[in-house]
Amino acid sequence: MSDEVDVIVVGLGPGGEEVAGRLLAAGRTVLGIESGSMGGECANWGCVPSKMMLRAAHVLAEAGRVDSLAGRADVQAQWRRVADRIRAEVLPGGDDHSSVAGFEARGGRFVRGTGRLLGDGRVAVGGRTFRARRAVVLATGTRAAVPPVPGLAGTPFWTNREATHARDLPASLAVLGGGAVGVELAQAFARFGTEVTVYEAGPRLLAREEPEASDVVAEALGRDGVRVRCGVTIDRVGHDGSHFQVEVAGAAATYQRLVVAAGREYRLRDLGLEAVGLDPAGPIAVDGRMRAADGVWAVGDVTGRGAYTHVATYQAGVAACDILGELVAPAAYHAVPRVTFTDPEVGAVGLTEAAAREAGLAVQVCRASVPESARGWLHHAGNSGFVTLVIDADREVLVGATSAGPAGGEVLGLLTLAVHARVPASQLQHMVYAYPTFHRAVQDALRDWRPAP
Ligand SMILES: Cc1cc2nc3c(=O)[nH]c(=O)nc-3n(C[C@H](O)[C@H](O)[C@H](O)COP(=O)(O)OP(=O)(O)OC[C@H]3O[C@@H](n4cnc5c(N)ncnc54)[C@H](O)[C@@H]3O)c2cc1C
Ligand SMILES: NC(=O)c1ccc[n+]([C@@H]2O[C@H](COP(=O)([O-])OP(=O)(O)OC[C@H]3O[C@@H](n4cnc5c(N)ncnc54)[C@H](O)[C@@H]3O)[C@@H](O)[C@H]2O)c1
Repeated sequence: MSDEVDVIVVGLGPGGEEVAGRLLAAGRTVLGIESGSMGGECANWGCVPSKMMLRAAHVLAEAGRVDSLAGRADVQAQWRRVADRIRAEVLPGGDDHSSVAGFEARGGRFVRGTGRLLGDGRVAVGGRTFRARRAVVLATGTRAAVPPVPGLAGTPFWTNREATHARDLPASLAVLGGGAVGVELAQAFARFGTEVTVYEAGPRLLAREEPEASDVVAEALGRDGVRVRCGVTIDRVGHDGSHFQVEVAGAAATYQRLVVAAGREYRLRDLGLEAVGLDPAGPIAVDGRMRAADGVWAVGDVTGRGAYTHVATYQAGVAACDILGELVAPAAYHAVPRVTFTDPEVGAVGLTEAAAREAGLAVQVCRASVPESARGWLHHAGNSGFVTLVIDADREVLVGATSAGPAGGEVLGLLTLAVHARVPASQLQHMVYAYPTFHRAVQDALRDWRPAP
């Protein structure tokens, strides 16, 4: 078997899989190298199992709302049902055999191992060297970053990997970090009955989002019994063989489990980036066509343009076109959507108000409350949320938006299009919104908007 192919893809998470799939479909020979499991973090330990957990957790919460709307529901939560679903449907059989078989059936060549760049299109893996005639694509993603909290490294802490595959529900859980991973896991476990505390070093949860998003999620977690502690410095973490001790300002709290959700680090250290003139510290700087160096493209989390599956697959599409020699619009990031799948969901796109001001824009902000909207009022229990629109007053277009609420991530679709296509605020103000939908809150927000004098 020849050791030369058209394209070598290092890392087969969502980014690498998408590039490889497109190139295979176009008739190119593709070698995929994967050190762990095909599907990467998203399919195996990230988006997919965490959203299975949240789907089940939100059903429980919805059942809890029967009492205030429809009668009486006695619900017994069983974590085992979630754990069984994840075991059966995520890494079925305990490995990625079926994904690899699918890749090979499409004509892909698969090699299990850690790829290392040697320069000149060559990549070493498992004692062999392969060569790419056209392109090497780097898509090695990220792993959980472990913060330098004294004592933590020596304890049996979980990351998202163990948390999303937990067979048994912990009685108590400390969540270290209040970003998207932390709040999603906190709510999922709490709704099944785990006593959860979130420790966040910064002043608020979901620090990259609008402050009102942090408030809405903190309140929701509070209603689920989660203790949220923001602005804390953890002095020390210990483990006595059965429980964790978390020390803050001289006081220790005890938990059965502790999950680290404190951000991600690039998986670039052992990739041999120096051989192609790139910095292994990351992120990998890419141009609009995802080119990183001569003959080298990079996509996904490693590019530092938003650690989201949809960013990885979007970039993969751009890279594949460019590798195939097709004309492609350069990757644009002004309308990257993001959704935190708590209940209420927090969807956001583009710039927050603060980011827009920092960028020097003249900003107008329009707001609406979901409970005060027609649909929010009808919905009643579980209706918390809001819409915030950030408008560039000079161009009179939306540059950012947040929609939090029962369907916040779905309402975001409309707002993503508006930011992406730079739809004038006046157009959004005068279009017809179906009554009574959640997305009519966008119209509510724009009701009093006027162009800046
Ligand atoms: C708990 C959690 C929930 C998430 N939920 C969402 C969500 O709801 N929506 C969303 O959009 N995003 C979500 N994300 C983020 C999403 O998982 C990532 O953005 C996405 O997986 C990035 O894809 P990627 O292809 O860049 O990298 P990865 O998915 O990290 O895949 C990289 C692959 O490369 C392999 N690899 C690494 N180094 C080498 C090497 N040297 N040689 C060979 N192979 C190598 C790895 O084994 C891995 O399989 C979530 C993340 C987490 C942790
Ligand atoms: N629904 C989604 O799309 C989704 C879900 C989960 C993750 N993700 C992606 O994964 C990325 C990583 O998520 P994340 O939540 O791990 O990272 P994050 O960077 O979003 O949040 C980490 C948080 O941990 C805090 N932190 C760091 N060190 C700490 C310490 N010592 N003590 C207490 N708090 C500490 C930080 O202040 C920060 O608020 C996200 O940015 C997102 O791109 C997406």
